[in-house]
Amino acid sequence: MDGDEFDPSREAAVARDREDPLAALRDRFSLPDDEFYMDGNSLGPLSTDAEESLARVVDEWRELGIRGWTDADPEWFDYGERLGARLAPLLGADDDEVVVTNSTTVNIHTLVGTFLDRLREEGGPTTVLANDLDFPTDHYAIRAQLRQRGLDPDDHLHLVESRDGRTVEEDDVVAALEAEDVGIVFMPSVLYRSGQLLDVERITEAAHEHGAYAGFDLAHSIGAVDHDLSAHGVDFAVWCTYKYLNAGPGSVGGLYVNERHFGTTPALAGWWGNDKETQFDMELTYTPARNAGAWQIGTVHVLSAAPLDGSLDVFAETTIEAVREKSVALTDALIRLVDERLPDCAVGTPRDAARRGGHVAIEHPEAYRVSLALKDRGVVVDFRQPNVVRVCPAPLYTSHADVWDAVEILREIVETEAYAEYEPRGAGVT
Ligand SMILES: Cc1ncc(COP(=O)(O)O)c(C=O)c1O
Ligand SMILES: Nc1c(O)cccc1C(=O)C[C@H](N)C(=O)O
Repeated sequence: MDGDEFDPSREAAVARDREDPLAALRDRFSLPDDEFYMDGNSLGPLSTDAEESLARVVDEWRELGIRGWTDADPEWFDYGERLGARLAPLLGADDDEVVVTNSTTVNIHTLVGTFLDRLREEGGPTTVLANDLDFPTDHYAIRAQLRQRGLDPDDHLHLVESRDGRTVEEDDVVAALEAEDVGIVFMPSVLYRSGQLLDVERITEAAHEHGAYAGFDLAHSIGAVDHDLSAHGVDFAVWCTYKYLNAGPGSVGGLYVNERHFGTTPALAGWWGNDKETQFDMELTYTPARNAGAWQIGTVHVLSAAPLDGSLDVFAETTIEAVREKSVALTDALIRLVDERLPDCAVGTPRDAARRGGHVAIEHPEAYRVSLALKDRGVVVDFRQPNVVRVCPAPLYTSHADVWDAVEILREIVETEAYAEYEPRGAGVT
């Protein structure tokens, strides 16, 4: 955040909204008038486009039955590949390098497994480099894939350690690559708690310089950050579609595989990853598709993919660059307002916009009870251990005035200690 003048007034926020080219897109979302929905980094809201797309598939199911696979509009059979092609521009990828399929966790399983198998074939090091601030499911999947190959996860999963408990230094990733034989670097593009955005290009370049594959979990960046996966030479990536892509709870996951790896046999095989031309020949011989579609496993999740088809119509009205520009402006304003008006809170997210995704980690000793008080006052956020309130001003449906008002509500809670009315966090509470 450079030292340029920032007017912290609400009038200035309203003026920024008048200049917002994305402002009209808010009307596509079902958002209660008395709420500030700032939890899109966990689950994005319903759009009329997503609702209509889901309703269309239900109608096709009713009217076409089995014929929907080939006669629905669009046909269900290649839904995964078609939606992958629609997502490609958000990722800087070629159409056939992207497919929507499985879930984030399953996609980590199959892709880490695939590249562990490749490393074994190549006689490479079967060590995976991750970090100690990762989202748990990533480690559960990587450790399982190592165990299934008879590799002790405690020996083969190495972690770059955070220096501050909030962020990971790319220098430390590079140092780990220099210090040990690594086969796969698997990192989040954006850290789920602090919202730090890692330098995907630099990490990929360093991985390749040391003979390692580079994979990324884009759960917290796709739909909010403009990626350039193919140009940066990323080997593979995974994501969910229920956050900034607003495809709904449990919606279908997605994955990217760089075209130089087409023809590699996926670790988790299934008939939906078979070459589409011969899939219904019902041969017992598995012939993987020669594109990212090969990493599909079972039948495409039509009902959980349909909302994504609609949601991407909203993205089609703008560009990911414009979405990113507004996201940065909103998180920048949020951080400045917290700095200005909330002396008792800390910001755990990097102030440098180039190192920040779409949400901000606001730290307070009573963060859990503060998050409850915020939600009771219509500011929908979430809490993450140990002391973080995550606030996500998602650019498609959040205004600068929303950010200003939400900070004002937070200020009142913190200054009056209104959070004290709430029970402390019990065990197992999300
Ligand atoms: C970085 C990251 N990976 C994966 C997941 C979840 O994986 P799945 O979509 O398989 O539940 C999350 C949370 O939604 C996450 O933050
Ligand atoms: N991904 C989630 C889900 O499927 C259900 C409920 C909550 C969530 C989450 O917010 C987890 C998310 N990855 C996180 O950043 O904490």
